[in-house]
Amino acid sequence: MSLIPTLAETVSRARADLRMGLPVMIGGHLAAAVETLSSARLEDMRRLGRPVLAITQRRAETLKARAYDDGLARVQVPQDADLPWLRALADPANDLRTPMKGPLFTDRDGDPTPHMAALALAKSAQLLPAVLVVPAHAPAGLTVLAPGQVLAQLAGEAALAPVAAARLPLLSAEHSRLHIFRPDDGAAEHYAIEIGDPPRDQPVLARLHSACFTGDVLGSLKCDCGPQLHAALDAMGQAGAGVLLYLNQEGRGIGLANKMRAYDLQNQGFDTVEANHRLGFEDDERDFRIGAALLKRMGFAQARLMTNNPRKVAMMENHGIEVTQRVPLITPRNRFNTGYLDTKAEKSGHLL
Ligand SMILES: Nc1nc2c(ncn2[C@@H]2O[C@H](COP(=O)(O)OP(=O)(O)OP(=O)(O)O)[C@@H](O)[C@H]2O)c(=O)[nH]1
Ligand SMILES: [Zn+2]
Repeated sequence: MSLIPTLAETVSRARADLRMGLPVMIGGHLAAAVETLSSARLEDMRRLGRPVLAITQRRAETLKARAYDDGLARVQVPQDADLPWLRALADPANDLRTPMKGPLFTDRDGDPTPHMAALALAKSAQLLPAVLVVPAHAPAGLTVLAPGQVLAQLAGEAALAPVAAARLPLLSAEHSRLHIFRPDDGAAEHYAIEIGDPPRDQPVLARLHSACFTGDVLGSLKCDCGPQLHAALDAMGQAGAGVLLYLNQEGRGIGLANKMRAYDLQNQGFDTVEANHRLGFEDDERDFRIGAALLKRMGFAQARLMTNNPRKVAMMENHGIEVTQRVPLITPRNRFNTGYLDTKAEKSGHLL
């Protein structure tokens, strides 16, 4: 029956539910993102069973909570814990001002897969990875999923379909086209800027650019994204051909709201990697398979990739695009971005 939602559609719906503050049912458990949970819903969930707060191992390390499962800690929620208590565990903004939240006790027994699936879903919704989980029967109207299904769907690769394309003269190159691609999993669209008419049977000068609202649009001095974007387009314009993929993976995949949380932590003295970890994220949550898939979709098999990030080269090679050359993309330093660039070189292996 084609009118019944597919797994991809149900997961997409669940993502939207969490963002709105609505719990979803995962493997016989109610799961609600702490970031969007209301106190009324917290009370109702608490009445149904024993609540556990699922956080990532990264966040657990900062909170000194034991993580017994791979990448996950299941924190026991005390009887008197209220919404501010949950929020303080979810959000590191006030960690330094109010360091003592514990002692925190964590679960070791029982099946952790509903909690793992709930965290993966919160991350994919670009919410803080902190989810209240309560064993319960499904109240009517909530989205219902099996944990294995959620994990498999989120680990899978979305199919990207071309939606629209048009000629778009640019300052860097008058002969350019903008292509829009839409994934079939309800996630963000991605763009390809095709400069000139790059021959499909030769290595294309290519750049995988991850969205950076602050750098690309506002001209932020904290990172190198804006200058890199324009340097790449200029180089393609000068070469007469190239493809810049503009991937909507703001903040290395954590979303703009979380990136601003990370910036706030950076203002408290943490570097870009530490800030991501304190929020409960990995250093880099991007899915680089999308870049390879888009280039293949556009008919390319080989690229001269403009990047300083060896991981991008490796990911392209592992997903069917041969990188015949890595073209460095070095942009000027200033007093606001120099620490960020040093951290990228020291901790993320960038060749700067
Ligand atoms: N989480 C987080 N994301 C950031 C920070 N600064 C910049 N970003 C994001 O980092 C991404 C930068 O991506 P890219 O420039 O494509 O990638 P890169 O890994 O630096 O590699 P190359 O530029 O290709 O060498 C963008 O999505 C930015 O929004 C930060 O401090 N924290
Ligand atoms: Zn940036």
